[in-house]
Amino acid sequence: MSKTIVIKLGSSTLTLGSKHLNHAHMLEVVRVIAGLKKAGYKVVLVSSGAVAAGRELLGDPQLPAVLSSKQLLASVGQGRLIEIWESLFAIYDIHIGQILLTGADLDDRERFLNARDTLKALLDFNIVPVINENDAVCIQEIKVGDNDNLAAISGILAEASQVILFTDQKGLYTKDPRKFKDAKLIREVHEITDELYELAGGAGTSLGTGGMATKIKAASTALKAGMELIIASGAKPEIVFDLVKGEGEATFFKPTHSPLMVKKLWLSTMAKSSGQIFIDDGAKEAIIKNGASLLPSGIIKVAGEFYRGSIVTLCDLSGKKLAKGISRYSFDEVDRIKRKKSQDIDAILGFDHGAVVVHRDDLVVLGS
Ligand SMILES: Nc1ncnc2c1ncn2[C@@H]1O[C@H](COP(=O)(O)OP(=O)(O)O)[C@@H](O)[C@H]1O
Ligand SMILES: N[C@@H](CCC(=O)OP(=O)(O)O)C(=O)O
Repeated sequence: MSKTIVIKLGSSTLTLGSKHLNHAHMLEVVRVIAGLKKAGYKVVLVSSGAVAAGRELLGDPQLPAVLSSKQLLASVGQGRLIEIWESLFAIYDIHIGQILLTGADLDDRERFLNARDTLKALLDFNIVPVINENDAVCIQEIKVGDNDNLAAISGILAEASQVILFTDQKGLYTKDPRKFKDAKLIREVHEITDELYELAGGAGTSLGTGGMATKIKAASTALKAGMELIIASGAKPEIVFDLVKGEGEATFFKPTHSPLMVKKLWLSTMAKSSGQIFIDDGAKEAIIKNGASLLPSGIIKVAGEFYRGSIVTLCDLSGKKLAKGISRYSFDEVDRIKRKKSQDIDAILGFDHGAVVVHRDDLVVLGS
């Protein structure tokens, strides 16, 4: 089976540090993708640059620092961006398909599966999907927020084996290399720790979003999915031919655990929770250590309005989020059966959807 690779180009790579999209450099990327396709790989392109393209088209306008300005620029720029990609890929007789996503397309399971089907259909037809966040309609609440995480999610949707984040640095350094000359490149990471996040400073340019922090978060999602994530410099895109072999100067985040099933990946990284179930220490231990289901007896209280089939977050009494899962009972039903034995559910509610409130198959421990 051919391998699928996600390549994400940050604004910094698309502009090469200027205020304008660098068409010659974009063509270099296209040439490399054509080479990968020739070698049998399927490629998904996650392309930032809508805001940069909008800014360029409108002649770098002075706009107020509000979300609608960014939406305006993205709305103007996205069409231009995709037009450039289309004409460059056409040189190599490659068709592209645009997919614009928001968080709302991913936190709903139906829409998530729809996006997955579209992506799969494009790849099956040998078309290169070009993905970006639908910034023009994105309000804060429904944003994925940055294209690094969108790339990791696209990798899950496309069942990719590698996600390559091209940026303006060779990878993750021990500190921000723009500010510290003695910063050292980290070559390999196997585990995402809090200390790793502490190394990450903010974005390098005014067009970039998130800097290294969003890339580390994306790596954590990729590792859960069993995908390798690589942060590399996009200055010479042909480095890709080394990266796919595990070679080249870059930061490689390597998965060490077996991947979570797609349903659990969706639950842990995308699904929007409708309420909380607070559980006691016994239930916490059973779920985290033994991978058990949540029984009514371990439930102390509920918050929020959720229904049978809704996503809920399981928390300890301090409010720490422990796990996410699909509830088999509604919030008012859980409230009535909390602290009770499973055998008594029928007598209390007058019906029974089974002994557990959240089944282990529908539950994922956060941070796992
Ligand atoms: N520890 C670090 N290692 C590497 N780069 C870092 C680090 N901390 C902060 N950065 C900054 O992150 C920037 C890349 O992120 P960003 O500007 O969001 O790029 P992109 O547009 O490619 O996503 C770099 O230019 C660098 O200044
Ligand atoms: N969706 C936005 C880019 C968001 C983003 O994550 O930017 P970057 O950090 O440059 O990859 C755009 O097209 O301009």
